[in-house]
Amino acid sequence: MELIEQHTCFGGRQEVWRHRSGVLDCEMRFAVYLPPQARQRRLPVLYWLSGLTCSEQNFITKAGAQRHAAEHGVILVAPDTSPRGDGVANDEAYDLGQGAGFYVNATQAPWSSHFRMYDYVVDELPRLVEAHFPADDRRSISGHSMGGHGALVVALRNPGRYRSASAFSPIVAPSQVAWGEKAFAAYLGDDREAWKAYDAVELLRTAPEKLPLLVDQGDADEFLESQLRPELLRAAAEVAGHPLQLRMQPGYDHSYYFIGSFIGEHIAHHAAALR
Ligand SMILES: N[C@@H](CCC(=O)N[C@@H](CSC=O)C(=O)NCC(=O)O)C(=O)O
Repeated sequence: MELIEQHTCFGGRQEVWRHRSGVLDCEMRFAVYLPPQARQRRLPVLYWLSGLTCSEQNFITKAGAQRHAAEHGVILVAPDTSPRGDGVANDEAYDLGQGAGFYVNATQAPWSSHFRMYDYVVDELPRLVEAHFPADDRRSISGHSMGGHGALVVALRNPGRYRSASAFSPIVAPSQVAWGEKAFAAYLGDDREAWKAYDAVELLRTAPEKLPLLVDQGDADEFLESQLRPELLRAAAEVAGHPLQLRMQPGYDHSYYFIGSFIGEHIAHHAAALR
């Protein structure tokens, strides 16, 4: 592991690390914010999954999350959104390939050799974080758009592993919208049965753990009706009796201005569950 960035921030440290990922078979970067309390004791971790086109940088430079993490004594970890590098498959489009890993384990060539973001987020990254930083095994997860999809899927598939889950503007039903159909066909193949393991609306129907979900969605989001479709999550939650707080936020779009406006409430929500 190599430290490639460090900044003092709200009395703690914002760091960026580079490491060799065995799961992804490439070098990866992730950001970690260590609040001031981390100098005294081990702390819980909130994992943040970013959206299409993002790296580990977008969340740490745009969301304003560090102030709230310092207040609540929560470590923030934000990985990159895909494997990267010259030897890693890519596509010219912004919504496939590098920067668009969709938090799945790809089964199809040419993606399957590196694109295993699901295993990276669920297993390899937490193992690394809990071994190298003053972190304990209390975990929560959140994310935005493609990362909101990732956060919901990871939480729903791993009962007992996360204390809380939330999302901003998530792609709730990737099997039913263009972003998800394109990515899942490429990464997972044409058999839609295989897609269900990575679709929050599908997973929620049979989720063994009723982990309450907090979702914020701007009603002026340019992707609301074409790609996000939060009403599908609401309907599935009602049928399954799954606790969901879906808040439609008037006037907000898909940007980090929206995330910055509500990230404090999400971190407070996670901090309460992590206590
Ligand atoms: N380039 C595309 C859309 C790119 C975009 O809006 N990316 C979002 C996430 S969208 C879903 O995962 C994002 O977080 N961008 C980074 C940022 O810092 O804002 C287009 O222009 O349509």
